[in-house]
Amino acid sequence: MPSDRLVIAIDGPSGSGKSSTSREMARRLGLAYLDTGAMYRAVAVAFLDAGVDPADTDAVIAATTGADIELSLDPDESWVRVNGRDVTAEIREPRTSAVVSTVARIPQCRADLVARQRALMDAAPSGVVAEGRDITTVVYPDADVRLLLTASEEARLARRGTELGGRLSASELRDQVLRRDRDDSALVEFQTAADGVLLLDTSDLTFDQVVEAILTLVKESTS
Ligand SMILES: Nc1ncnc2c1ncn2[C@@H]1O[C@H](COP(=O)(O)OP(=O)(O)OP(=O)(O)O)[C@@H](O)[C@H]1O
Ligand SMILES: Nc1ccn([C@H]2C[C@H](O)[C@@H](COP(=O)(O)O)O2)c(=O)n1
Repeated sequence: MPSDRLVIAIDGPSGSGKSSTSREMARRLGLAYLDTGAMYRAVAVAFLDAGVDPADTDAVIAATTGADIELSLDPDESWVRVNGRDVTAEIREPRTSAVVSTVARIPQCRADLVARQRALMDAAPSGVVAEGRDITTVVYPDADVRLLLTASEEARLARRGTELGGRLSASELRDQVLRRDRDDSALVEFQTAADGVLLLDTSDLTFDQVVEAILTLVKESTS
């Protein structure tokens, strides 16, 4: 990797604040922003569109490897297309969140998406902030800065609840945050930091405090 590029890898469980803080970091540092979860979500929409049964692993693999995924790497512009269709809003809907772990739990799907993610990261001219579950460990273990964001279950549930404006019941919320984390942990570890990965517990920090803390960690790690 040329030394004039900066690659920041951020992992963490659902609701830890990865997407919002990574996007802001990318803005502040003039880097691209890659939301790898959006790619898993786009595949979930593609297999729902195709009427694929989530229990049919071969069909989910075929839907993944055959999916044409396009997404914005501009932190100020958010859009995702799959197979030519704009799915920016649909990937965030509860019905997508309910099935997306199906993709995350199939090794062939992960391998396909990991290769695409690396290619996107390598192509970002100034560098990139990429976030997900396995960026620090699998997708880009050579990143200049590797960070695991955590937060207590209570904080994560409260944040997602606020974000969804109280539209979900307590049990639906637990399904979207805690059950999903359990299922997503089948093949990757994102609750404890791997060797060399920095850890930041955001439970008691405001959004601005988290951004400032990460900027400080980036400065310390790269100076
Ligand atoms: N430190 C914080 N304090 C309070 N709210 C926060 C904080 N960080 C992020 N948030 C808010 O919490 C919600 C979840 O954050 P975000 O979507 O960034 O999490 P995430 O880790 O990317 O979750 P997921 O993996 O499920 O997409 C958002 O509404 C975001 O604005
Ligand atoms: N690197 C990644 C990114 C995401 N996933 C899976 C796990 C999540 O349930 C789903 C959606 O991610 P989110 O938008 O909630 O960050 O995608 C993964 O396994 N690895």
